[in-house]
Amino acid sequence: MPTTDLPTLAIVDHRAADAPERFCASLRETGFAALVHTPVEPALVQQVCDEWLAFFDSPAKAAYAHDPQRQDGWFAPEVSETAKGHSRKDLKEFFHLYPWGRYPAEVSDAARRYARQAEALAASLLGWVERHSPAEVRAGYSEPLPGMIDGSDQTLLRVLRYPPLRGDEPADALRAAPHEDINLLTVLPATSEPGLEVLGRDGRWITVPCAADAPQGGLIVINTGDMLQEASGGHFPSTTHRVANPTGEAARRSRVSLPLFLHPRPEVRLSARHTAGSYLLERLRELGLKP
Ligand SMILES: O=C(O)CCC(=O)C(=O)O
Ligand SMILES: [Fe+2]
Repeated sequence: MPTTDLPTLAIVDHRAADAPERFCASLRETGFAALVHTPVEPALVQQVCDEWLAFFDSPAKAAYAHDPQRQDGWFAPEVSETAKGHSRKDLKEFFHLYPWGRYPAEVSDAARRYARQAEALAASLLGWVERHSPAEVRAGYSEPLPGMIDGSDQTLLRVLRYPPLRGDEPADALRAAPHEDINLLTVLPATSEPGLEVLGRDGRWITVPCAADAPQGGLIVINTGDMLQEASGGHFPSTTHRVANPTGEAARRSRVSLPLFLHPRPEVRLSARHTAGSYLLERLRELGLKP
């Protein structure tokens, strides 16, 4: 059952013969899709969440303060993002894991293994998107979509922790203010705490299913980022989403989430105006994450 009475997204079984078609239709319609029974192991996702929650609760994280140039490491709540067009910082802290970047000694290699599984899934889903792009859209891709990430070292796993609310947060501060993702596709396993919402075409917020909505299948949410929107000339829209603040009992709990942002090699041409590298730089500056 959906957790609120807002509309929700259809859940697509990754193993079904018509999954590629239904997945791409959902991306096209809402910018989001929800998949169950993917090769990403639910137990591994849970292990990563548990280990990293303990890490965020420990003082050890301070040794990994983020590097503004390289963008890896721990982003404390005080330096966390301010969404484009907003003035309040989000109520979150996070750790950026790149294949070449710092990795805390305090956790196991589970997050690395999860990142590999999520990246493999994303690569195969890009193949679905390529095959379900109309010929005129496909003709605009500078190379086949799965090729754009071949050999890329830009793909990023963000381990995110939204702390319990203390009650003294600024009234207009959200766990994650409305924003669009920068990359091609985002892989986001649904975890136990709800809150993720996507803006529908009619201006209403749509509840993205959370783990409780698909207890068996290891629900994975996928969304389109701005780079795929740019490369497809808007055929696949990158839609606005946010993480709403919980109320009641849930406000006392942390929420951990593990978005993997699939990025092309920097020199890949997305459109006449942008390579992946030039696009990323522009966006990181807007987010206040890069000088
Ligand atoms: O935590 C979530 O569910 C969403 C996170 C998100 O949208 C982001 O980090 O870009
Ligand atoms: Fe996002």
